[in-house]
Amino acid sequence: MIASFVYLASASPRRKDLLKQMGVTTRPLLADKRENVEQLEEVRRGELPRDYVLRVAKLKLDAARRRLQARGLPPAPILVADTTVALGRRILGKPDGPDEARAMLGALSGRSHRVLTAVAVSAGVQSFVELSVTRVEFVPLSASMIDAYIDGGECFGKAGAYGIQGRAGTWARRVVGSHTGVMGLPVFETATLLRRAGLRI
Ligand SMILES: Cc1cn([C@H]2C[C@H](O)[C@@H](COP(=O)(O)OP(=O)(O)OP(=O)(O)O)O2)c(=O)[nH]c1=O
Repeated sequence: MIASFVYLASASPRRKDLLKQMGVTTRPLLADKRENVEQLEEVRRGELPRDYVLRVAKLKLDAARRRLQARGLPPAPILVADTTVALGRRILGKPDGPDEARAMLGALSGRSHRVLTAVAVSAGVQSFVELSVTRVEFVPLSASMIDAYIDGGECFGKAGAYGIQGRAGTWARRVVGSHTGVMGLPVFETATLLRRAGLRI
C-alpha cells in the first residue's frame, strides 16, 4: 500500500520540522489530557539506556495505535520516537526543573556521552523500529556557562537538558553518528522505516 502521509504521534516540534525537511507530509496524532503519557517514560530499575528507549518507543506506538482506532481516523502509517541521553549506564531524561538541569549539565561537562533515539513506525499490523546511537563529547562547562544556559530556558523539554541545535551546539567538540538523531529524529533511519511502511521518500 502506498501511503501519502504519516501520522506523527509526537509533541516535539523538532520532529515535525525534520519530517517536513525530508518532504514527508504529516498529520498530528497527539495524546489528549486523559492519557498519562509521562507514565510511559518511567525508567525501570537497572534498565539499560538502549533497552529503555526501545521499550518506550514501542509503548508510544501502542498508545498511538489505540488512539487512531478510538478516534476512527483513516488508516496510515504512524511514527513515534524516543530520545534519551546516556552517561555510561545512567539515563538522563528531561529535567524537572533548573536544579536537575544544572546537575545533568554538570555531569556532561568535559565528558563524552551517547544520545539514543529509537524510532518506531507502524504499517497496518506490522511495526518497524530503528535505533540511532550518537556519541557526543562536551568541552568542560563552567558554572556560569551552565547558569546562563539554564536562564535562557533552552534546557527544558530536552533529554540531558540540552539541545545540540541551539547554543549548546557550541559545546559539542565531537559528534560521531547522527546529528538529527541527537535532535530527536535521525533522518536516515527514519527514511528507511517510512519506505518500509510504504511511503515514497
Ligand atoms: C539531546 C537532545 C535532545 N533533544 C530533544 C529531542 C526530544 O524532543 C527530547 C526528548 O524527549 P522525548 O521523550 O524523546 O520526546 P518529547 O517528549 O519531546 O516528544 P514526544 O514524546 O511527544 O514524542 O529532547 C533535542 O532537541 N536536542 C538535543 O540535543
